[in-house]
Amino acid sequence: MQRTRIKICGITREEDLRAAVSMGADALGFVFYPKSPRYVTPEQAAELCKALPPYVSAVALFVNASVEEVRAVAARAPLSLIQFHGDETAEQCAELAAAVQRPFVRAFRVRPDTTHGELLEYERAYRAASPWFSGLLLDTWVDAYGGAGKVFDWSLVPKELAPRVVLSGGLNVQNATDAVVRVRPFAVDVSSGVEAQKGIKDARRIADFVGAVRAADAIASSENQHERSS
Ligand SMILES: O=C(O)c1ccccc1N[C@@H]1O[C@H](COP(=O)(O)O)[C@@H](O)[C@H]1O
Repeated sequence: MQRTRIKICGITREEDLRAAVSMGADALGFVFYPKSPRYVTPEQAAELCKALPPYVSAVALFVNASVEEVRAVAARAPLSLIQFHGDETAEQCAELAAAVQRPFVRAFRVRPDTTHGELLEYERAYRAASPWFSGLLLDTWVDAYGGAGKVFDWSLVPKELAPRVVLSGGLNVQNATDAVVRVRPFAVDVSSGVEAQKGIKDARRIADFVGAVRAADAIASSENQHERSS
């Protein structure tokens, strides 16, 4: 059975980190964007990461950060992946990732008029630009950089891209099963949908969210079996 990977983003407290890990999150996100209500300093992230068990990834989220800022984080906290969520170009992402020798995920904020061709070309350009490129994350276009809790039209995700993308943007326990069954992404990323308030996660919502994604995995698996046998 295909297991959709789950990232819980915007961790600011150790109890939230422990709750996400105990419920089976594959990755935890730390936001190094000072304007975010979920911002953590490199030192806070390093302290939080001490509670991370093996095989759970720590992801560093940046918005238009300088190479010095990215280096400062990489030098202090044991981060396995970078998420670029600002206006960085493919060349800038390539340079920043190479500077700290870490793979990266590139966020693309989907607009109502985004086309399949545009997304496929965007991914191709990033793949060509850097060996550190790990995949695309699709979020919703809003007048802010992210963490806004807004959903985009999932039919805008090309079928051939879906198995490699991280789906995000307004996911929560109510829509996660539908999102995963319809898009079948490689992974999902959630922040505000599992919060009690901005920057403070809710253990019950994390558990319910993980349950909703696993329910979708079971549906997708039985649909696959049905397709194979008919
Ligand atoms: O979480 C933030 O504060 C944040 C700030 C700046 C850029 C991205 C941010 N979070 C990312 O936004 C998406 C969607 O989040 P949500 O689930 O809709 O709240 C997600 O990928 C977060 O990693």
